Amino acid sequence: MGSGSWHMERRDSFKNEPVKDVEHVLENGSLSIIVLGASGDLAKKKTFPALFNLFQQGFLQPNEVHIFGYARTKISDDELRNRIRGYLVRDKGASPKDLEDVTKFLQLIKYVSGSYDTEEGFRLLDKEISETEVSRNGVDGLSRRLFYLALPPSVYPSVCRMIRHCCMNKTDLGGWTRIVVEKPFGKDLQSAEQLSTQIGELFEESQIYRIDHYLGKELVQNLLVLRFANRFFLPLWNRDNIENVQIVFREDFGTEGRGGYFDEYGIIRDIIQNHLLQVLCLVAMEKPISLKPEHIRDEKVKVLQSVLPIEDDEVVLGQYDGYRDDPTVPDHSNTPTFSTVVLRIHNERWEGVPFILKAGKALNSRKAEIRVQFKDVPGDIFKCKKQGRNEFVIRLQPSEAMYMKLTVKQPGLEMSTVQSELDLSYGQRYQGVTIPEAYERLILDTIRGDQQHFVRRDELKAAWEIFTPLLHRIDNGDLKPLPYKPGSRGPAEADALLEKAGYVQTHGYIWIPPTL
Ligand SMILES: NC(=O)C1=CN([C@@H]2O[C@H](COP(=O)(O)OP(=O)(O)OC[C@H]3O[C@@H](n4cnc5c(N)ncnc54)[C@H](OP(=O)(O)O)[C@@H]3O)[C@@H](O)[C@H]2O)C=CC1
Ligand SMILES: O=C1O[C@H](COP(=O)(O)O)[C@@H](O)[C@H](O)[C@H]1O
Repeated sequence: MGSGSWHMERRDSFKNEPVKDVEHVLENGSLSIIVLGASGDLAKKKTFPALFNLFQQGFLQPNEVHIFGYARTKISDDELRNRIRGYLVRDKGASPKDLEDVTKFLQLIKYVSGSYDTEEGFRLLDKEISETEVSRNGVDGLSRRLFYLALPPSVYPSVCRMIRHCCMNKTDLGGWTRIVVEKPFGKDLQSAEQLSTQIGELFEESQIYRIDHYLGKELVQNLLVLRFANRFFLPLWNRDNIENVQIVFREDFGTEGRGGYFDEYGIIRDIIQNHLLQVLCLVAMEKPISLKPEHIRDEKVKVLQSVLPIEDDEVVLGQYDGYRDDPTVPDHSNTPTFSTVVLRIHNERWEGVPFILKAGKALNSRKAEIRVQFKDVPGDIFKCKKQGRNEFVIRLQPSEAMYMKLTVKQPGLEMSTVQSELDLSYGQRYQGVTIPEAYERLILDTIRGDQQHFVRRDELKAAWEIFTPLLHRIDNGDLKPLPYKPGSRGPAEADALLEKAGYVQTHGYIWIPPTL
């Protein structure tokens, strides 16, 4: 190969066996997936498409699986199928094979209409499920029932009671009953605990899957591997080397169409208390004894319990101009659509390192990332401090990537330094690999009985303990959001807080995306 020309070589990764401390017992027999709230937005946009993807990849066998939609709306099987049909195939457009699969998948779906608080509908649902179990299994099969609550939390207790009384799996057939619950799981510590107690009286913790879809994202799932399977991170990942950590969520659209829901919750309950805090746990926790779900969740709880109370002067709240124009939002709403909150972890590894959690709607870009900023190099003989600190960035979305910003010699005759990067862009490195949707993986985990990526009750409690005092101060109007322009970076005070917390922005760094 002549000098100056590049040779692009595609290498196959070693095909390692999946690393699991949980044995997935291969189960055969009837599997009923019941989507409660089947007429709603979440079901249509997330749950059914995830089930379809699992079906296409062979994880849901047509001779075993039956899918039931349940909701109050009175529609026929075909009407439900027509509602969801258009959401099943990903953006890339449908191939003839996809369309054939869609037809086969939709045939697995039946719809049952009923209320959420009376037995009639649930008895009918049970009858429908039981008929498919018997017709598919004869006497030897299993009765596996997965109830997915794509519903507002206000109806969780009554729905769980109905499932418990009318729809449990048939013990003579064996199998299990599991329930999947979505966020928001409570509005504060007290309401979350109340909900946990109500559901806990009906189901064992091992039957309850509290979903946080950020735990299903590829690069979130990569965090433990990165941290604990790479020697060079082990000695660096602590207060001696890390100056600050940012966990950022930005959306470039507002609460469109969801103002009513959003106004009751706000950005801290919608994003920070759950998604960003879960990411924080995985960034900050100690190494678990093993990959067993309980070992991992034990470590997550410990780190949450080490978080100090939030100080008001380490919080910036914002609300974008025009948010209150939504007719479903009260004219004097105090709900933040943006927030930066600094959390401090009081333990040996992290004392003094700010964890800056930032989330906002209607901003200038859409991204979710973790940015670990390292301390300045002591005794800087190259005088390169001005060029910026080392940063390790894990971009969860869009375009999954991780890159390490580092200082190198500027190529050429002079001895000067420049900021560059070690770059692992997934689109480039894993060409042709489809990254599964978060919901797809998490639903598969629920079928397999793997709770590693689900939130345990004590974890949830610890998460609410961190944010409840701040949320109550906001709800009482003691803290007020600052206005910001839609399409901006949010309130300028948030960048000031970032700086106060010790973050040093790199100026002049330009990334030139590689071309193939
Ligand atoms: N593999 C890849 O795809 C790679 C992509 N890149 C790209 O190169 C570009 C530069 O990378 P990088 O330097 O890491 O990222 P950015 O330029 O996006 O951000 C750097 C940091 O500066 C903050 N910031 C930005 N503007 C301001 C401001 N006005 N005041 C205070 N803080 C500010 C950001 O906060 P905030 O999060 O709030 O914006 C972020 O913490 C990015 O677009 C990045 O995606 C770089 C390397 C590899
Ligand atoms: O849970 C929620 O998440 C979405 C953002 O999810 P993403 O996977 O697209 O990052 C957010 O828009 C919504 O407000 C929130 O309820």
